[in-house]
Amino acid sequence: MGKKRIYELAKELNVQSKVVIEQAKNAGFKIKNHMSTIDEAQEKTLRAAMKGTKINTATTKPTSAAQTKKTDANQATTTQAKPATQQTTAKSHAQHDHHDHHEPRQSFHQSHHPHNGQNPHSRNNRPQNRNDHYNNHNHHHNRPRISQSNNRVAPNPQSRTLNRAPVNAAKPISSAKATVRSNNNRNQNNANGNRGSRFGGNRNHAGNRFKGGRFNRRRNNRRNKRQNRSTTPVTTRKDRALPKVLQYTEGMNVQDIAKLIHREPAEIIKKLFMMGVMVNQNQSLDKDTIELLAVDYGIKPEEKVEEDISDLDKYFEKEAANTSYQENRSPVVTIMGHVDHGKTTLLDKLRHTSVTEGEAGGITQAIGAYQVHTNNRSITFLDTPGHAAFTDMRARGADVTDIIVLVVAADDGVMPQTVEAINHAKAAKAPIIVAVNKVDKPNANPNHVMEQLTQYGLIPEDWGGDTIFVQISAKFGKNLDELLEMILLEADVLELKANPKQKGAGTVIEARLDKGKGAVASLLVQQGTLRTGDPIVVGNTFGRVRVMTNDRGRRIKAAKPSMPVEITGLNDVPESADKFIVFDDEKTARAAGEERAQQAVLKQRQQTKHVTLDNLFETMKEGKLKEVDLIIKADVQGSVEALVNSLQKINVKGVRVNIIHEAVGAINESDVTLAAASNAIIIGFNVRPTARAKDQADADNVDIRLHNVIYQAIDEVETAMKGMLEPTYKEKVIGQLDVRQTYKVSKIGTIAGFFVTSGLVQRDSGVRLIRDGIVVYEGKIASLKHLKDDVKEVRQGFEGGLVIENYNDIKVGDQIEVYTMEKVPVK
Ligand SMILES: Nc1nc2c(ncn2[C@@H]2O[C@H](COP(=O)(O)OP(=O)(O)OP(=O)(O)O)[C@@H](O)[C@H]2O)c(=O)[nH]1
Repeated sequence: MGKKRIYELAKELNVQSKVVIEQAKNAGFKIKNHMSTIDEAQEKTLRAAMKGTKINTATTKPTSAAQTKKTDANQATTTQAKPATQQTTAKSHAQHDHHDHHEPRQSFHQSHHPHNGQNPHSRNNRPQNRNDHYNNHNHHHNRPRISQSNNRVAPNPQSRTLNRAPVNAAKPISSAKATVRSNNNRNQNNANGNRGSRFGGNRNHAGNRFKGGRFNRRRNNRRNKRQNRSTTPVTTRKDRALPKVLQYTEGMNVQDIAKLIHREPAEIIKKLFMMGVMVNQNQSLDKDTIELLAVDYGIKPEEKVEEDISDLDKYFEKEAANTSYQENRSPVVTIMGHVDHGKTTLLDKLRHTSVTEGEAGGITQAIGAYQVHTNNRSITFLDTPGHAAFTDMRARGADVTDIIVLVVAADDGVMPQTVEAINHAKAAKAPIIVAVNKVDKPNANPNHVMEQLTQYGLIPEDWGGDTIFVQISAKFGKNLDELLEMILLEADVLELKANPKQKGAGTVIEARLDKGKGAVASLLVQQGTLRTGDPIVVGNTFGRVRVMTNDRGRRIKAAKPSMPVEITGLNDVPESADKFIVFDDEKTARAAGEERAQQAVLKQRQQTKHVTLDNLFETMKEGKLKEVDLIIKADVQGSVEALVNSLQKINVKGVRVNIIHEAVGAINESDVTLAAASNAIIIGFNVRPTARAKDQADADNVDIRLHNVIYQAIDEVETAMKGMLEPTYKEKVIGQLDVRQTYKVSKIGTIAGFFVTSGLVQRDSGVRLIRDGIVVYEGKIASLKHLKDDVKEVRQGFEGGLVIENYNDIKVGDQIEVYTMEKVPVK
């Protein structure tokens, strides 16, 4: 015998852990809780001590009850009508045999009175029997399950008359419930609130007895009704075998666990109770308790770490990293090459050669990828040739290609896009197989192609390199078998593997909206097996795989890694390169999908560059805008109408003003929200935005233009539409200078000695040199001095010297106009 935990000993002794703890403490052992361990000697001591208390069960039970009462005093409900002692009795007889309800309530209470423990009351016989039964029951507490279910089948009329409780007020369980119930009345209410729980009903039944029976009959009836309803399904739960592993998350409650291990919540509560943990079925349990419970059931506890269900990438990586079981999978191939070198011809030819005659009809099915079967193996070809699609996919994080077939026409040689393709392949670290095409042509020069490619590091094996070259004629189907063989060879080298036994995961190749079928997505399965009916999240969409077809247009039930399939059943159209993951249940899939969609909207909202009058022309030029959406707010209805009419008359080719909302009043948050959602500009006439609307407009990048002259408002929109919106910076003349002297200094140039006739001149001002009323030069100040010092500004009435940047032709008598560029404030 090794070290034992308190709860284990308690279990063996058929007493509560608390009782053992109490004894242990009395014996002076250092014991914290039911998890504390005791050595053999301590165990012996405790056993002996406990034996003493158990010699006469009938009499000792109340003792332990009394102890329990002591320790549980604060837990015991005080709201019950019966004296505390009686409650304690009920508690102590938690595991009491339920046959009690055969007895009249009166005698029950009497019999359970904790008459001082040592001097049994004359009516002790019954309790004693009960306790015996109780002990017996607990001793084999797994066994009586059979008798419970029997009891359920054979109704006990007495119990029915008593409380109208269904007979499945199965005995040991109901007693256990009673214990917990009477220990914690609040919990009881919780449990009762629990939908159709047989447990709740039973508990109530038992608890009621202890509380005096007449207690709230109406509620009982209601509960009993529920109880009856739930009888059948609950019965089946018990018949199921315990699982080997309990995947739990901290905070699960008894109900959750009950479902997972196919046991009654009552049974679990009882077990927990035996360990000294008193909970109702809705209270969340900590990690230790759950693990303890699992171990007690002989189930291996395994904590399921909660993951961000919407983070598909993380999930995807995890699945990819799961290499516990692996099978070979087919290679996924992309064909690349220069324009007209024969990519499409090759793809078509491969596809047709692979399709047997009977399947010819299915060829029309284009799902973005297809499989070629050769020598009992298959190769998946992505149907979109060219590096643009390939790079797009990669840019979006979808590295689906294992091998690249580079098509180079033997009559044309290496061309710009050939080089691009090589670079893309290298960037993706995907091996290249060169297909030298069109070798049937009279002017074909495959050797030249091979020579050219050596410059890019693609050296044929014959020449000491490691690149596979196959000379083919896509058009005439020459050497295509060899090409396929080489692809498989390369695949072998790559040791492409995946685990078909896990949940399906992969990438969207294409997606579209079909009038009849709704959202249709072509998926490439990369991990696991995708099955019809699977709850799935695809990009920002979710659903269930309703119909799944393969590249031949055939309906299939399951798709393994590297298989391209087309599915329906999604709530929306995902985007190509989106990832998909199969979820355990539809509810989680929906939650994840919705969460992702919401995140996407938020992200998009952050990124959307709203139209402002400043970028209107640009946006229009990009062809993104055919209408300028406006929201008009004005002080009076007359202004609203005047503005709307005038704005609608603006005639700019190719664009039209679209007033999406017009109203009298201040610009409010709802206007801003509308503008943000529809990419509109808000025009305010004699009105201002509310503070919150202004904040929101700033946050959402919504352009608000305020005016108090109608034609200015119209002008502004029109100018903007014509792409001639005035710069937001406006020149402001701030000073006038007279040039009174000039000095020529080598290296510096001409210094103008000036006098400020009005305003001022600043170091960073713009200057305009005016001679005889004509602007002869406009530029910047290179240096500004007052006396001998560099200064920032010289004000009216003072003299100074300045040098104009890159300009020396300054003459006495010239005037200098000083200006700054000021941001035009939004009126
Ligand atoms: N003689 C000969 N002609 C071929 C061969 N392969 C392709 N062609 C022809 O070359 C032309 C271009 O072929 P495509 O398959 O359209 O070339 P591609 O690379 O897909 O071209 P893009 O889609 O424009 O990038 C077509 O007229 C084909 O019939 C071949 O092996 N031999």
